[in-house]
Amino acid sequence: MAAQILDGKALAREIREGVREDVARFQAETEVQPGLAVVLVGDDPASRIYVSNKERACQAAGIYSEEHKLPASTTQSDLLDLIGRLNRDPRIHGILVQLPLPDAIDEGAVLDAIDPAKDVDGFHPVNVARLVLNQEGLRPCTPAGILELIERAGTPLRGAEAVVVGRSNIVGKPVAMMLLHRHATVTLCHSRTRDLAEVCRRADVLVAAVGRSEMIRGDWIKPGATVIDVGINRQADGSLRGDVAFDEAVQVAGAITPVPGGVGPMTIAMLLVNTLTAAHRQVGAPAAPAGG
Ligand SMILES: Nc1nc(=O)c2c([nH]1)NC[C@@H]1CN(c3ccc(C(=O)N[C@@H](CCC(=O)O)C(=O)O)cc3)C=[N+]21
Ligand SMILES: [Mg+2]
Repeated sequence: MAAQILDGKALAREIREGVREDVARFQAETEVQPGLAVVLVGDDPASRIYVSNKERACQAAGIYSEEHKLPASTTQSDLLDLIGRLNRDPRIHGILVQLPLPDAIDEGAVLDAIDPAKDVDGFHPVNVARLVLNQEGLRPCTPAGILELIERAGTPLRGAEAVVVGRSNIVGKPVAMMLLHRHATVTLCHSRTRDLAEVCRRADVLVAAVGRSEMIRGDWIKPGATVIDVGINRQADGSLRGDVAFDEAVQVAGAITPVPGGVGPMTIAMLLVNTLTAAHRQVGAPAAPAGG
């Protein structure tokens, strides 16, 4: 029997509609419109598409958004100045600096400069620490979207074997931590992992975030497993392929995300959720007591 297809596009649409309603209520109560600033350095065409998708999603949800497009020649100090201004701007509750940045710019220094309260990507070290400690903070969007998809699949995580392939800071590491907090037994694999196919075959939940087209084959998948494909590998003909050989995997898995239409749209939906959450926390914080 073929797997259930986890329709990320449809789930993302539901979540964005919920955000739209919550934004309207928040704005009615506080007279504040949540605002997101997206910073794009250089003119990578793929990045431009994501940025315009984010902007459209904000508009539809009633979130104010502004785009800062800087030339590839932008210096680190100019970028840090812009981040400083956005940190102080009361209209802006969320700041996203599109990655990767040009080689001449130190990515860590830039992420460090973002106010953790406005860090809707969840990449600032303070938010990374809050994730590891399971404290309230802002969670990275793609991992948060993955957890929503797994929940929608009805896959139990408590005691389950979860295998994550790929150890990036933006997907592999944070999603592993989130699965751990849901009481899964987590194995985090990477390019040096021995017998990768064998490790994957143990997985009740398999998250593929390697960036290599169709690397995960059908016979690497445990029958009935939930398979989450984070890959967005652009082919020469312009089409997208996942990290999972979908046609093979769909025959074996219990549930699987397609590419496109799986994780990608969820990333954008969770960005809107994070922007609203950030606005709530910034506006909703009780005033400091006088004389305190
Ligand atoms: N600071 C930062 N935060 C990010 O979240 C971030 C980033 N930098 N740099 C680039 C990656 C990539 N990313 C995607 C978002 C949506 C889709 C998406 O909507 N994908 C559609 C297809 C889009 C298409 O057709 O190209 C889908 O999978 O169905 C894909 C990729 C966010 N990223
Ligand atoms: Mg980099």
